[in-house]
Amino acid sequence: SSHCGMAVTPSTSLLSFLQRLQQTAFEAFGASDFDPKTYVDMPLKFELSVTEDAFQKLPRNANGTVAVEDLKRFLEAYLGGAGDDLVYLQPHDFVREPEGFLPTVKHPQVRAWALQVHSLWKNLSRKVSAAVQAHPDLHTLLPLPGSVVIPGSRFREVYYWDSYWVIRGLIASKMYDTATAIVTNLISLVEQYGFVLNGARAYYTNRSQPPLLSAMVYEIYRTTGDLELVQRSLPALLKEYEFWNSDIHKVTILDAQGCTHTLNRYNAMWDKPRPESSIMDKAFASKFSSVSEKQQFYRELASAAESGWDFSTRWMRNPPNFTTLATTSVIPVDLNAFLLGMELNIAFFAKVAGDNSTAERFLENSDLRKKAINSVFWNANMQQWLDYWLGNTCEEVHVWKNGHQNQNVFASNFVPLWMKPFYSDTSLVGSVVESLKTSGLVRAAGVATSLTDSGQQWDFPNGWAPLQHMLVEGLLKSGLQEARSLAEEIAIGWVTTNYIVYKKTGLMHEKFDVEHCGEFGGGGEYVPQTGFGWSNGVVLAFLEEFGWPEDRNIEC
Ligand SMILES: OC[C@H]1O[C@H](O[C@H]2O[C@H](CO)[C@@H](O)[C@H](O)[C@H]2O)[C@H](O)[C@@H](O)[C@@H]1O
Repeated sequence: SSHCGMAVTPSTSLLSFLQRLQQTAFEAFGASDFDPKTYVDMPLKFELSVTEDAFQKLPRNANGTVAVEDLKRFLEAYLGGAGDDLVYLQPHDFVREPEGFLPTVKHPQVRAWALQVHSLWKNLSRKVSAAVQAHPDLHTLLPLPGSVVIPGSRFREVYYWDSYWVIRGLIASKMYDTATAIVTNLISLVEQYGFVLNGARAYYTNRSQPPLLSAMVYEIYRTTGDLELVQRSLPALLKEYEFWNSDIHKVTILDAQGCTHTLNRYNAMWDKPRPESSIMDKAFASKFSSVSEKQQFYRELASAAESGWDFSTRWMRNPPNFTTLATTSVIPVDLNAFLLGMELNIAFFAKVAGDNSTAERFLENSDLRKKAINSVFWNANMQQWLDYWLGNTCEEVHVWKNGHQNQNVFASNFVPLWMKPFYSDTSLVGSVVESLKTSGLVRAAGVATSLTDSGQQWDFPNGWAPLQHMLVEGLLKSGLQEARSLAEEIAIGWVTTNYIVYKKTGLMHEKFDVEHCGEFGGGGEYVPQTGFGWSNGVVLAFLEEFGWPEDRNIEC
């Protein structure tokens, strides 16, 4: 039934071919330095049938492998380079030093670095090439109407939740048009697919990512007062809301007091290897013997990617055993906090647009969700919100059970603090601040993702820009003095490690090792990436908020 989340998005013949090519390349070139994503990002030079024909004719040895030189020649003749279909673009609203840029950053070296980080928007700005619009069937890259800002390195396309922090940085850089163009693209994806894709690629059409589109619109509107943006976003946001509240994402819980609540989970519409990582996915799935077990495991992998936390012990029934991944059995704290934010934002936009009945309906929804979050996730002993483990995921109504909250500590346990109904509750914030301080998550160089060192990238000792920012901003908005001090401590540690690593490597990094100031992060299924959209965004947003006085040293 739909409650078991059996939906599957159709694949394309282009993707099937590129996955066969990827497998052949893996066999020919070997595992070292191999990134499977490269192959599903390559554009075709000729139509698929011509390309497949030539591929079919490649000489193969007894076990079916193609010689390195033959394969190289084929790639050269028939495929473009990964990323060739995205072209550099000089953002028209970029200036070297915008008027009023980071006014309270007085320290000369920090200011010079902030200007370098600002100038990285030029490196990361792209537009989809005309070739994609002309022959979409030759590209896994999806056509978009506006310019994009990419995370960087192997992440050559626009990503959903990354875009929120890119936009926060662009606002600090006063690049409002570039920020608005990103939102326009994401709206166009909602119009076409009914939701914002994980990223703008054909292999990301089976899932979304943490729903922050309404938060992007909110931040731009707050800064620019662009009413037209609000008006044209509203229908797309209502559509996106339907997606997150469809059967596959919706879970009904009967709590200990006999009240019924509706909350949401991640659940990708996919039961095959992720095309961008199929080498790894297939290897792990070989642990399972039956087709249905493999399919379920593939669904859990793609659902973890939908959560943005790919991968983490957070989704493992039996951590750190990777094959016990059970993302669809978790009701996640952060997803539901994001949806609460979305409900409040939609209510606000509807009010601004003069649609009072929608505004009221969404205020009611947000009220119900706040109650659900308190009832299902809140743990009074730990003074934080805990993910909830479902038993049988196919049940229509789940009876809340003691002991089903995940007692492991994750940074996501504090994400509700980012939402107004929680940060404005002063007595609540006081105790949550205490529990965050003593959680073990707050380290020298920022907040750790979890306390478990599993080798996965969304675990200890990695710290991620989005997590730092949500917690810091929530703490700040509470207005509590002790919360502000903690926020400042986290932000200073985070900015410092970004700065020191930049000085050492000349690059901005995707994730950091929060245990060791001045070290970037690691682990996971791909090599650490640089560029990097959300890290740049959060550094600029923190510098805007806290400044950097001339007499504050920047060192680990
Ligand atoms: O290729 C493997 C996975 O890569 C992406 O995930 C990671 O990078 C994203 C871009 O910065 C980020 O949004 C995500 O949180 C990271 O874990 C991609 O989003 C996955 O779908 C993909 O399978």
